[in-house]
Amino acid sequence: MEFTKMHGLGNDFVIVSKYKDIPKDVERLAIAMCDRHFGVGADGLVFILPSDQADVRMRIFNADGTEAEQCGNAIRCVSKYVYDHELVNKEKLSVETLAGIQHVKLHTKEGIVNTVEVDMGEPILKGELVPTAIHDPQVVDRTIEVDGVTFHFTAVSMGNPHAVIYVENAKDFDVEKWGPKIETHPLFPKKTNVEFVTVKSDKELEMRVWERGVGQTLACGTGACATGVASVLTGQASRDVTIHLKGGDLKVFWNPEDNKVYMTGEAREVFTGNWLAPVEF
Ligand SMILES: N[C@@H](CCC[C@H](N)C(=O)O)C(=O)O
Repeated sequence: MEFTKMHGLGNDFVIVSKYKDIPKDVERLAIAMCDRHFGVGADGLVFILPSDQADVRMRIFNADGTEAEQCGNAIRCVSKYVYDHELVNKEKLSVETLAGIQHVKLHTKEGIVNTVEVDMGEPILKGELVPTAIHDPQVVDRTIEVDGVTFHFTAVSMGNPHAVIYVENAKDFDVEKWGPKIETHPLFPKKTNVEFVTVKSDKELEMRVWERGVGQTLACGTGACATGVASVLTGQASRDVTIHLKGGDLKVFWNPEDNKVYMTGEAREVFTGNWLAPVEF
């Protein structure tokens, strides 16, 4: 099975594009391919599939084999891939995901994709829809107890769940210790991605992320969008921010006119290869 390795700010994916549907044992395949010692090594396995509602359809499986509803960095990679490989010959395209259809604008210069801008849709704030166990219209600056320590979190879904937590110094924060405990906390019935954020200014935020089904990653597109939204809701930043992640920067704009979140950043293709073990479709 041919694959391409891509990343968005170091959040890396194995991309498979030549099939009409996902393979039979996709959970096991995702675990095997994403393994950094015995496989290709990636945070997720992504399938680009035909769609009857959009230009292409994307399905994303985390490194632990679970399927995610949405992935911001993967949408940018998929959009660049289909343009570069001439599967879609236009700079404005649409990508169907489990969380809905996302509209994408490729910023190109002389046919080369520089950055990718994605309309990530409206954030979901109702507690039961994020989902959290708190069934309020918004879950903003609430407390969560973990091993006797109290954190404050804001819950935002960008199609997938996020808990945004402000800390004094995100750079030094022990993401590996607290991330998995919050990911699996009973407050989050479908588990959650967790962002640890430090506000640098009205326009700049520093973010580290613990991803559901993966672990600590270098960047998370939906996490950056959730952080942008949470920072407006908590009155700490403007609607137009730059988010500094371990793997690079993302621009996030929560538009007051249409209530949608726009994310802009890079996507890179790294190498192509052949997966030698048999895969059944
Ligand atoms: N890295 C992604 C999010 C991938 C899915 C996530 N781990 C989940 O389970 O929700 C992004 O860039 O948004």
